[in-house]
Amino acid sequence: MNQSKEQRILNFVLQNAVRGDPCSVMDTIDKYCSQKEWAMNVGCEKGLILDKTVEEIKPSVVLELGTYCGYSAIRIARLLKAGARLLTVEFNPEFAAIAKQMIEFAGVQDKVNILEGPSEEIIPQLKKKYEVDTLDFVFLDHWKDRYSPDTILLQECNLLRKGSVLLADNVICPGAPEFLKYIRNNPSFQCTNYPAHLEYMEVQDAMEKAVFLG
Ligand SMILES: Nc1ncnc2c1ncn2[C@@H]1O[C@H](/C=C/CNC(=O)c2cc([N+](=O)[O-])cc(O)c2O)[C@@H](O)[C@H]1O
Ligand SMILES: [Mg+2]
Repeated sequence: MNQSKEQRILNFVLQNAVRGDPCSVMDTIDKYCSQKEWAMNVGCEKGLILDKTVEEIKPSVVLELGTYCGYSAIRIARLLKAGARLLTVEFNPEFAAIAKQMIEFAGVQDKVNILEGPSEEIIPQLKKKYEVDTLDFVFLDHWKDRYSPDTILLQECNLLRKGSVLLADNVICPGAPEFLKYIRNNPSFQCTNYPAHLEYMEVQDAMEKAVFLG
């Protein structure tokens, strides 16, 4: 049975990156995906926007929706302070297994907990099963039509507090029009748009930051 693209990306990292070095893993994934096979990692340009957001917030508890191969989980986890943790949600078992190996190779596994299952099931479990009080930062990068229902669900589950920050990838390409309409018309959120390029492409994309006002 021939390998999946995600397995090929992992193999390229295992053979070419430096074990225990998160930046080396990120750079190696970016190299493979820009030169050999495109893949939907947030990439280095939008990754810098993600980095700056994490460094600004200095979050203790982070939720990521859509782990995929673990690129952004590694990107976020490498910046987390001692004791801070990232919960990342992925419902595709093959991708979760790839991401687990990628995160372990990068050496950030102590800060990351991969929660396997659909976000709509996991989010309501965060308080009781995963001992979350409120979330300091949420990175949305899963199916784009899930962004607004999951943002509503986060509020219904009382997981956001005054100052909680959401950062959504791909609000231009592939686009998340329903999410933008929802979040920009909601007085409980203060929104900022960050234009960028789609990962590894000369195509316009953008990230949207939304601060919950309580
Ligand atoms: N409800 C849910 N619960 C848990 N995991 C879920 C989920 N919905 C999706 N996922 C997982 O999140 C990832 C999907 C990402 C969609 N991104 C994309 O479709 C995407 C596409 C392009 N693109 O086409 O240019 C560029 C990008 O940066 C993109 O993020 C996959 O790993 C998928 O298994
Ligand atoms: Mg994305």
